[in-house]
Amino acid sequence: MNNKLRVAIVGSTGYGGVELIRFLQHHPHVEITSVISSSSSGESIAVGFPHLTGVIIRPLDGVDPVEIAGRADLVFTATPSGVSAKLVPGLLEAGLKVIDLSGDFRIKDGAVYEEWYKHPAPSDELLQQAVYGMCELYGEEVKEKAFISNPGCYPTATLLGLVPAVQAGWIDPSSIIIDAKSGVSGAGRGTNLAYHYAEMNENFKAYKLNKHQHIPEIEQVLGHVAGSPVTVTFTTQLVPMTRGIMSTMYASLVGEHTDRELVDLYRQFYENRPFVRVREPGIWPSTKEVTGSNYCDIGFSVDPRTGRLTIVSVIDNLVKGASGQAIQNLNLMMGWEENLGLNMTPVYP
Ligand SMILES: NC(=O)C1=CN([C@@H]2O[C@H](COP(=O)(O)OP(=O)(O)OC[C@H]3O[C@@H](n4cnc5c(N)ncnc54)[C@H](OP(=O)(O)O)[C@@H]3O)[C@@H](O)[C@H]2O)C=CC1
Ligand SMILES: CC(=O)N[C@@H](CCC(=O)OP(=O)(O)O)C(=O)O
Repeated sequence: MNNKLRVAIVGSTGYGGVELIRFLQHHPHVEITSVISSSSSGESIAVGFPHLTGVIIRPLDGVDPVEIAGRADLVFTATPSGVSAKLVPGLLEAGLKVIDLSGDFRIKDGAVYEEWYKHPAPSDELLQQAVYGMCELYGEEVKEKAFISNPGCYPTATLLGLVPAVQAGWIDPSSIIIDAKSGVSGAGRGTNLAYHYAEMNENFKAYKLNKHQHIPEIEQVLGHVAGSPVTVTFTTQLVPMTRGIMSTMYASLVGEHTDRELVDLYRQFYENRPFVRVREPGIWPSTKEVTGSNYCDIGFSVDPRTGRLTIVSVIDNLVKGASGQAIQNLNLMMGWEENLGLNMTPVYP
């Protein structure tokens, strides 16, 4: 007898989608019953992704909410911003549970969403219905809900690195500067000149300075935690690697705190959370130490000369920054162990 949860993936032919397949194939309570494509339905997914030969046998299905609801109980939408906003209402109406990986439902103020994403905002009702699924902060709210908005990749690394210190009042929120770097898979699979090998190899490229769509997402959560509006300086850079985000954050300390005290504060905050690992003082994380896994690793350095704190936080953008976190949300929604299907040791070297 098969009583597994039936799961469909829209956007299964993108980087987030194929990463969902990699993890869900090993999930003990899940069966992938439909992989969906708007451009290649009827084809085998192995045509475009030979590494999935023999893994997914069923051909790609088309994007029809009623048909999806006939095959699945829950759907992941790993679709571009703007596309999810149009697609998700029909999926919810068809009775499906939805975990959306795009930025479309994360910003709770529709006017702010339109300012940063340049697409028409979803309805206010849907924006309020979507739970912002950062499991370590809002895990209790995710439980038993039907519609989750999965956090962005940069906000995941950044917020997990900042929130405990902001909540404790140990740093001045108005002093926060975030210097973040991402591998190119963060931009998705769609071709664009900026991501060609000759453009990116042996190159570091700053982009969207002070205009990045993740700024309001980060500020929304920090404002919530701090209890008053927070604005941040946020710099994003492409670096010549495939996966990984390193977010390096700087802030002025309030009072005197040592590296040891910070480690203890963060370990207490993330006690019993399986995917945040806080480093001993003087041991800072690197992206390779989390590649292919759902871990977020965090390290600190207090500079007593300046009174400033540096926080370094790393994730794999496709796992903790997207598909792994989405499965973590699935586990919490369904009342399962948070780490089911996600106990992958990082790929090293
Ligand atoms: N890459 C990353 O590190 C992260 C990505 N995200 C977000 O996750 C989402 C997916 O990202 P990613 O996988 O990288 O993106 P990709 O560009 O790699 O894939 C997106 C997929 O969406 C599908 N798609 C495009 N238009 C439509 C449509 N109208 N209807 C249905 N499906 C459509 C396409 O497949 P097809 O043509 O076969 O339908 C495509 O393969 C995005 O919103 C992204 O911002 C979030 C965090 C991190
Ligand atoms: C390297 C790179 O280009 N990364 C993307 C992150 C995409 C993402 O996560 O965007 P959503 O908020 O729409 O989900 C970017 O900076 O826009």
